[in-house]
Amino acid sequence: MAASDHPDYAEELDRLEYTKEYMQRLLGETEREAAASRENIRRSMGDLEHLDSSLSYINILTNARFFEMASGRQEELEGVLQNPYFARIHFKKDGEGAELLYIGKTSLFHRETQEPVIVDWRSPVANVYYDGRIGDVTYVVNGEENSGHLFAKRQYKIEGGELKDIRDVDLTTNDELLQEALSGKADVRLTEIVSTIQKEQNDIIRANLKRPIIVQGAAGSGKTTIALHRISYFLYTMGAHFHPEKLMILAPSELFIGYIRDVLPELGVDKIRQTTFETFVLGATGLKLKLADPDRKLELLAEGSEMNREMVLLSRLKGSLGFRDALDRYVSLIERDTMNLFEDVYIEKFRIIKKERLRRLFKKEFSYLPLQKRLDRIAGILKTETARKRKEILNTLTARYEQALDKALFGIRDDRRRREQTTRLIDERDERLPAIGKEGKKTAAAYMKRFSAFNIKKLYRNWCTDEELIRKTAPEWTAGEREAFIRTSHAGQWETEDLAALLYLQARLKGIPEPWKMRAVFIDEAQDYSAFQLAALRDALDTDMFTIVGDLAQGIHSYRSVRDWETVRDLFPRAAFRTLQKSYRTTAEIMEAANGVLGGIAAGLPLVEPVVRRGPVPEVHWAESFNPGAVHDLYRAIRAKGHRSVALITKTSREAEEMVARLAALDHEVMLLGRGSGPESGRLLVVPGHLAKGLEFDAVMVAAFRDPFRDSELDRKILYVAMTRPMHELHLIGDFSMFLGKRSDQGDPERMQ
Ligand SMILES: Nc1ncnc2c1ncn2[C@@H]1O[C@H](COP(=O)(O)OP(=O)(O)OP(=O)(O)O)[C@@H](O)[C@H]1O
Repeated sequence: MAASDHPDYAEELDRLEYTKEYMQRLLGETEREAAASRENIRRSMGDLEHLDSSLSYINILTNARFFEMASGRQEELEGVLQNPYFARIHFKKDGEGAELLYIGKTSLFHRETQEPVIVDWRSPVANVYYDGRIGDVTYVVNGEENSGHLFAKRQYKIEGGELKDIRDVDLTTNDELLQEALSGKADVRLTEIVSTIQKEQNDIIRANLKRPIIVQGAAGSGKTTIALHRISYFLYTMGAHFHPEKLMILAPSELFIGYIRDVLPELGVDKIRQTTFETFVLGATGLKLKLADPDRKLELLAEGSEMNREMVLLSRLKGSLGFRDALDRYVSLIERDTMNLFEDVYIEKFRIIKKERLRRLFKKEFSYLPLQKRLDRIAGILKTETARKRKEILNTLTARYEQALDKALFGIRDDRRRREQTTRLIDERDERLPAIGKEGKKTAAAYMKRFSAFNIKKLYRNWCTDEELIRKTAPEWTAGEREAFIRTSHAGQWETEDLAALLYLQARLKGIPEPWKMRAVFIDEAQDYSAFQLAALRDALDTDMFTIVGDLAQGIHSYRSVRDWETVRDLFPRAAFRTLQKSYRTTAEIMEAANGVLGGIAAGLPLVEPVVRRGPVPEVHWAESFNPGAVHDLYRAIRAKGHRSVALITKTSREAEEMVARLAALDHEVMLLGRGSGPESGRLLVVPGHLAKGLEFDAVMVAAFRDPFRDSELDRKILYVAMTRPMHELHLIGDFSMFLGKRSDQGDPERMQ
């Protein structure tokens, strides 16, 4: 139905015009305000040179602030001018009159009347729009429950400032809109979904921000999207107490960060830290390490390499909470050794502070601080105490010398002896007091020299390679574990698995520097984290405001990561736990095929319920070897259907590289995606499965020859990840009969059942 057929079309058109006009007017005003502030700054700058500058300086600062606010507002308004709102609720709060509230990506109040022109989607009242129900509803404002009645919901499609569609929403139309949003073409980057957020997603976005939340969500259920919307909601709701710089999203790779980068500004969020665990740890510890390729082990496992068992064993060990406990014992030893270095503090022969007091400060009073910070505190105390005591000593000694001199002058009769005694006393005093004065000034600093700075890298390495220490701190390890651990640590290669330990030691020994001390953390692909990684993050940042989203079915790093959510829930006992079963990304046909692959894993992972959107059945193209010409033709055919983002997914990186080399000879449009690269639209993107995790494309071809998918848990998971990437079309090239239970005729494309 066209928008103009709706009975309220004229009224809605008026409303849109009114909103746009009002926004234009505001824009004009903000532009003028920005220009005035700029002019004021310019003038004050001129005045700086010849007048008393403090007033001009204040002027500049104030105007710079006004300018920033005006330009921020201007940007915000310009951003939504073409699409000021997407929905309306007819709502009556108890005790007040009914209102029509228009919901958009920002809020706008009429300057004179204070009436809301647009209500922000993150505002408390907008919750009733997402909550699903029509009728009596409740919503929470500042912790207090409000109730009211929702009469109706209406949605709009506004494009380029034009009203294209109006829909009154009951449950079915809601679904229709979602279907429409989902059938759109995938960009190479993620987008915001504010107009179609589903109830179960809304519950996660708005879940108590002060408590942790853990989400197990199926492939394509919107985990990444929801985590980003929760950040936007977080800043809207708690922005007064948190700088965006104190929020961090941890993503698996730079490639992934590139994929999500554009959504945050769309959601009105900037300046939050978007990084990988590796970069975060290196930043927070200030260490420069050459890390082994984080995916190398996975690749070796996928390639079926021999040295697997030990590698897996060590990775698992390093990710375990037992490893943390061993490090805790090591820190206790360092603490004890440090404590033993405390001795009584003297200035000359005067004892200033007893060692027991310093030890007590170190071990008890400051026990909540990292060791280095405790020493810093103690150094501060020593400094003030020695300054005070130095003065006292000098005063006492001066008085004592004076007394002694008096006694000599008036008590010794013999001239020669008296002279000798007074001269001796004066000489002694003139030498001793300045010496004490000098020594006293340096006492604190000289005393603290016995403590050498904690070198995290060295301390960790020493521990890893010292058999005696390992026996002492990790008594429960078997002889085999100990031997393998020490032997590989001697080799000196740093790997991702060491980072949790380095972060943990940094936190316990030195503390995390302020710029890295995040207050809220959002972890995507959390199934790839080990228990120790999560524990180290929580302890180092000293917060439990964590949003943790992941999918165990995609746990391709499970040789080193968590294998169940119980472990994570134990680490965050206050956490809410939610699941998302529905997949929004892909079609029922593709999901069914992917579920078939997942079903082969014994672990009993939850199968995914697709949001019923139909599409072509995945096609199997049986082939014995890689034929670049055929893939190229298939790619062209897919593009001809209007799909823009198309990926060719392999099992391993080496096969992806080989395929790119061979395809590049036929087509310039092919591109290899690596951890650090950014996907480009309109090219054939070749990527190994583990890097494609989290991304999505219009269409996907999965191909594996040199390194085919085998019937193992790991291979099934990688294949599952690959098969759940497309929104619309999936092609399997090679021999997939093992997973599909059917082998098609050679050469002919065959449809899967
Ligand atoms: N409520 C919704 N309305 C419209 N689109 C949605 C909605 N929820 C999710 N989507 C879309 O579904 C796709 C998958 O979302 P997202 O990538 O966030 O899922 P995910 O759970 O992180 O997936 P994966 O585990 O496979 O990485 C995206 O294109 C997203 O825009």
